[in-house]
Formats: sequence, structure tokens, C-alpha cells
Amino acid sequence: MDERINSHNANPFEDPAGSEGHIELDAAAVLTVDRNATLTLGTDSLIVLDEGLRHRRVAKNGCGLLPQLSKTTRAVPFYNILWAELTSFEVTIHYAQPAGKKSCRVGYINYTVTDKSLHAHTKRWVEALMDRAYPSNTKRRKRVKVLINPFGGQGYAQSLWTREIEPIFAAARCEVDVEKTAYRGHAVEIAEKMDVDAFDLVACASGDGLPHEVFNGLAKQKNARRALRRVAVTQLPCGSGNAMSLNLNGTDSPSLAAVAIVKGVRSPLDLVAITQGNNKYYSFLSQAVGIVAESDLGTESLRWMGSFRFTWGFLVRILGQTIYPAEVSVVTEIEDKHAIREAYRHAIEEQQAAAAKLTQSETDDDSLLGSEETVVPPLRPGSERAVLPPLRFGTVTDTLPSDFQTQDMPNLGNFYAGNMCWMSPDAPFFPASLPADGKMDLINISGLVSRATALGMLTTVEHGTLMNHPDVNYRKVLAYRITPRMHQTPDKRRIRAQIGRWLGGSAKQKEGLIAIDGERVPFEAFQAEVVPALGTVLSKRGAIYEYDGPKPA
Ligand SMILES: Nc1ncnc2c1ncn2[C@@H]1O[C@H](COP(=O)(O)OP(=O)(O)OP(=O)(O)O)[C@@H](O)[C@H]1O
Repeated sequence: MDERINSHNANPFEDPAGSEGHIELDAAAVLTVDRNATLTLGTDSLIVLDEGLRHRRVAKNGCGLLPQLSKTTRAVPFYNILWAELTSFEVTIHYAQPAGKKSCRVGYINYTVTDKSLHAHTKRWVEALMDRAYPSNTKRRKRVKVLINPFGGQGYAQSLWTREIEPIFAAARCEVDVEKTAYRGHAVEIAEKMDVDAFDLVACASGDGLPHEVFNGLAKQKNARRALRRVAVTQLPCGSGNAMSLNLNGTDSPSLAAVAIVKGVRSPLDLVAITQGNNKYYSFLSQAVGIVAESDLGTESLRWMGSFRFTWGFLVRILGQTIYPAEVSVVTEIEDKHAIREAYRHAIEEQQAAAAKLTQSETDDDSLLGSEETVVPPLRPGSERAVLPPLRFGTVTDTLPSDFQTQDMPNLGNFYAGNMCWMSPDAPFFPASLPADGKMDLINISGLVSRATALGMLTTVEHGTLMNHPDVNYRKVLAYRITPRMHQTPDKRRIRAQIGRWLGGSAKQKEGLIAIDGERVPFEAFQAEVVPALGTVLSKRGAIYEYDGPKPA
């Protein structure tokens, strides 16, 4: 999670260590304003030194409005600064001000430069502040197509947008065009028809359902490849499943996510091409067969339990030792858990080197997608790069290529493929996943592990150590095909199984469940393969998710 506005004690009014009195002041970094106050560009923050703060704060505190502060210094991290401008001799700075542990609102600082001879210096100073607030790989004034799902989550997306998100976009001078989705699939149509040169990103005020639709809509454009590269897909978390924002914005708070998007860096994202029957579409998050899909989609009738329904559904199925038989064929890239951790470590090192390089010199190679300012060249209709890449392993209806290794899994309990780390706020299921490593992370677990072992595994999920469990098979894969079949309950266990289904919320369920990006698809065979770096998102750190990676065994 972000160490700035997200962190528990990150108050922009707190002094960063050593800010007051210990800074080596470069004259260009300091701006003297009225009331003998100074504004200084520090290492990571803007530092406001103002004797008047003490008096004004105490006075306000008298009205019970603000706590008494004895300090005369404020520090506002550059990350939090949304905009700064000079109008005549007035400097105004808008920034994201923490409001409680999990949200922020727009605050501002306003000073007049009384020494008129400082005008040119002030102009340069404001530009320097903006350069720090928006490093070279972060575009200012993003052009945002906002899609609001009025029925996402508890149905508060519209009011969250108005109250918590829009003021942040406005303060950051983003250009926004807002549209509400009116029906299922509407976001696919909007993304398919949108002018990809008119927007930098689509921001979905929704759960994970709308981003899924937007990727698929962009994939239907005539120049699909360019559309998917040109427009970043982002999430303003307003749904019941907000995994995309957890992974890329590091938060499921709408206001904090808005800041992360304002400050977001364009980054490539692998997409997963799914074929099922004659359908083909893209998944950005996960595919689940077995206990995870059942605990999510099979507990709709328990919605009254709130988010606890997932845990409840999971526990009931674990205690019932439910199994979901399937034939599974996989193209595995890395099988050994130690090698997976090493590959992750290597990727982090590369990412850090690339980030350092980017700050040293701006690149004009748009294939890196590092710079928002990059101009994406128009592609000729019908040109090679316009079309989507052909599937390397064919479709689910083709004969299985020899690269696949097939295994019958009559006792499968959990089959879960992930393209991102967090699946929900307390569930970093795939700690080794990377946005664009060209691989999916695949977990499979037998349904016959003892109840005690299964419960033990459940507790490891939130610590990100499920992958280390000896009974968990965790692989990096390029493609797989899964053919699920219904489990035939032996006669003597029928009544027990029926009670289990009733308790687990699936009494009326006739067939098994498959969840792709959290949405239900038909219970039949499907094939999945990674299409490296096909999509584009905005992220905080480029090539990694907001998680600290796999834990040592
Ligand atoms: N106006 C609408 N009426 C009905 N469904 C809609 C509407 N707009 C969008 N949808 C659909 O709602 C589904 C779920 O959306 P979303 O992911 O935003 O919310 P959620 O609350 O996280 O999801 P879920 O209901 O699956 O828990 C998407 O498949 C989307 O197509």
C-alpha cells in the first residue's frame, strides 16, 4: 500500500524527519511569500514554514474545529499535490489531504507573493513543483472517460463518484466525460465505439465487471491492438469485488484510488484469451473452477450475509470436503516454487533498473509504455499491428497441441488461475503474479486434503503464504484447458451433500460453476492462454502490483 496518503500515520501536516531546520536550502527551491512564510521544495515533499500557522490553528481550535498544533511547519508529499498555479501574484496549491485512515479530500494552500520582484522566480518555482508532483512518466490533465455502474456493489457508485472522486479529478484538472451504464454489456458497446484518441483512460466506477467489459469492448475495435494500447483501463472501486484497484492503485478506497489514477503510470498488462464453445473473449483478473467459484457465485442466495457469505460458503464446502472433478491440460513454464520466487525477484530488479533509467532520460520508445506523453502512431486499417495476435495454442475446439500435459483430476478441490495478486482485500492469492511477465499463476489443490489442513490453508491466504503450503500446487503457466464434469455423489452421502448445499447457499444449483473475472460463464470446457502485454492499465509502480511479492518458504 502507498506509504504516503494511505499509510496510517501519513498526515501531510506532520513534519517529515528532519524537514524543519535541517534542510540544505537551495535558493531556487525556496519561495518567500506573505506573512514571512516560505514554501520549500524538499526531497519528497513541499514544506510550508509559516509562523502564522500556530496562531491561526490555535484560534480555530478555540472553536473546536481543529486540533491544536504547536508546529509551524506543514509537509505535503509531492505525490499528494494535485495542482499548483500562479495567478498574478497568488500561488494556489491543491492537494489530497488525508481524511481518516481510508480516504482523502481536496485541500488547498494559498499565499500571495508580496515581493513583486520575485515574479519570474515564482513562475519557475511553481513549474518545478508541478514537475515533482507529476514526474516525467505521469501525464498531467488526463482525459478520462468515466463509466458509472449505478448498480455496482451496494448501489452507491453514483454518490461515491460525486462526493469522493469527482472533486479530486477536478482539482487535478482532468477532463472528464461521464456516462452511466444502463444494462449488462453496455460498457462493452461503449468501449467498442469510443474514440481512442480522445481519451487517455477509461475509469470504471464499479466492481471488476466493468473493466472486464471495457477490455473486451476495446478488443472489438477495428484497430483492436492499438485501442488496447492507447486507452488505459482503470477502476474507481465502487463494487463488491474491487481487485483491480487493490492491485494497481493499492487501495479499495474510491478517493485514494482517484489520486492513484491521477498520478498513475501507464503500464502494459497481460490479458488472457479464453475460448469456450465458439466464444472468444479476454480475462484480466482470474478464472476459477471449484471451491472459489462456488463460494462466490454459488452463494448469491446468501447476499444478506454481506461479504461474510464468501467465507461462510468456503467453510461449508471445506467441511463438506467438496470435490470438483476435471481433466486439466497445462503448458507449464515454471513448476518449482523456489524458481518462481527467484523469477519474481529478478523481475523486481529489472523493474527498479528500468524505473531508474526512466527518471534519468525520457524514452521515446512507445513500446515501453512508460511515458504518458508518448504519442501512439496511427495504424493503417488492416495493417499487421492492428489485428489481435493469433492464438498460439489454438482454441478449445482444436485438437490439443502436444505442448500440453494432461492430467485427470477426479478429486480436484480448487482450480484457480490468476493474473493479479489480490483477489479481495484480505486475499493476496497470487503473490508471485506480475502484470506483464507473459504468464498466469495457477493454483490447484486436491479436495481430499483433511479438513484441518484445508482450514489451515485458509488462514495462510491473508498472509500471502498459501503458495508455500506443501499441499498447494503453484505454477507459472502459459496456457491450459480444463474440462470440468459434475461430481456424482454416492447414494449413502446424498442427504449429507444436500444439507451441505443448503447451508452453502446452493440448494437449487443444478450444475457446477465457473467464474471468469468474477462473472459466471457456462459450465463447460474452456481454454486459456496468455497474450503478453496486450492491455494497458495505470499503476503506481509500473511493472509490479501493490504487494511485496512471495514470502520465503
Ligand atoms: N445499469 C445496469 N443494470 C444492470 N446491470 C448492469 C448495469 N450496468 C452494469 N451492469 C452489469 O453489472 C455487472 C456487475 O458489475 P460490477 O462489477 O460493476 O459490480 P459488482 O457489484 O462488483 O458486481 P457483482 O454484482 O458481480 O458482485 C457487470 O456485469 C455489468 O455488466
